[in-house]
Amino acid sequence: MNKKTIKDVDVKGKTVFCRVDFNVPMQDGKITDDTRIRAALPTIQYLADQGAKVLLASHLGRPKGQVVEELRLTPVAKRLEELLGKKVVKVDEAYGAAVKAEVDKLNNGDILVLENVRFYPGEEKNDPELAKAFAELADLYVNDAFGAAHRAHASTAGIAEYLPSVAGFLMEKEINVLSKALDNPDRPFTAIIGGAKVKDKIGVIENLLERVDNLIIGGGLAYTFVKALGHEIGKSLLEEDKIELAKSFMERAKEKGVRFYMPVDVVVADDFSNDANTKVVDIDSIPADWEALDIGPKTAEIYADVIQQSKLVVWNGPMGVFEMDAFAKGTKAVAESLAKAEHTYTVIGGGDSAAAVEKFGLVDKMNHISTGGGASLEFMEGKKLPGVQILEDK
Ligand SMILES: Nc1ncnc2c1ncn2[C@@H]1O[C@H](COP(=O)(O)OP(=O)(O)OP(=O)(O)O)[C@@H](O)[C@H]1O
Ligand SMILES: O=C(O)[C@H](O)COP(=O)(O)O
Repeated sequence: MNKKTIKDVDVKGKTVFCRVDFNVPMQDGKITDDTRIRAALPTIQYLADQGAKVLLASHLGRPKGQVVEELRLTPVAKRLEELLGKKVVKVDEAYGAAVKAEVDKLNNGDILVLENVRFYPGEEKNDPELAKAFAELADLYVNDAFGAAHRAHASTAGIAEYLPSVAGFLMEKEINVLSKALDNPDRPFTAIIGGAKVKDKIGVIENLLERVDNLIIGGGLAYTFVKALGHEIGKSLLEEDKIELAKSFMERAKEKGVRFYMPVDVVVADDFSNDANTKVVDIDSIPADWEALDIGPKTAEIYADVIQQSKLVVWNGPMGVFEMDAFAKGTKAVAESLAKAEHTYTVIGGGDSAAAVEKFGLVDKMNHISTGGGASLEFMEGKKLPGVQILEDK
């Protein structure tokens, strides 16, 4: 990464406005997965150890510029306190005189969590006044919120106009891993693209077709490709208006010498439900009244072989409706193949693929699981992320 990091500046005695992505899943006021908080610990700990006064800013959910009680960052601050084993101060606002008074009380090494930045309408509008108000609290801006780096908001981008701005360790690691994959991949390089819709993956397929050796397709989006090949797909997901695009992707793959893998068999169901009747059929035999909700065992085996022979695999999007056990086998098989492939560097795009790896208990077996869903997708599309762009060059 050609951006300055916290290692390039002296933080001792400085007040640091550190943007993190503490947008964690919550249920009934409890955090159900604290991965994102843990992922920010190296930066937080380093800043505190170096004698900075650390202000942590994050969004949680989408409160749309209003105070939503359930979206306060109080439980997150508590969890952080447990993980760090040291006191963390939490304030109920994110800027202003009352917050400044609390900041003034901090000693070097102290940590303070600001309130949800999306309680303010100016955050998502990237309002310069709000960005300035955030900046007035601190001497230095650190962006460690890779998961929100695709958003040009006041706390992820605007603030950098008013303070020296550098990356945290998580941001650095995410960018380094993903850039290496795109710009200088170990080969064979395989991308596995699944998920629900072609529409959401157009950019990423386009960009990866220029770079990979193998492209594996799965999930709901596969059936538009299957249809493009002339097979009947019953009630499986279809984006009629993307059939021509799917064809053109397959043609481009051929021209580029990219091996394009699609399901050869699938699990079909007579209902979108875990209790549906199911059977495994070949890809050219999907019954008219049934829908394909997972890849089949023959397909999983082929995909496993490709994974095994790859030096680098990037995976984005599940192979089937993995939330229902009846249709989780294909996604599980891919996750297990990645876990087993000892000579393969595995990068899991955030979002649902990361959730699947978590569900199957294989987190420790992957080389890199991105903390960003939308952010990693946009990065893999080749887009510039505003939250990275605004940081100072080395
Ligand atoms: N064959 C299928 N039919 C219908 N839905 C499917 C099928 N295969 C996968 N899905 C659904 O696709 C959804 C995931 O799609 P999405 O495009 O959101 O994935 P993702 O890119 O991993 O997600 P994120 O945007 O969170 O990163 C899952 O909820 C899954 O149930
Ligand atoms: O969960 C995420 O992908 C990030 O925290 C960004 O959240 P957003 O999609 O609400 O901007």
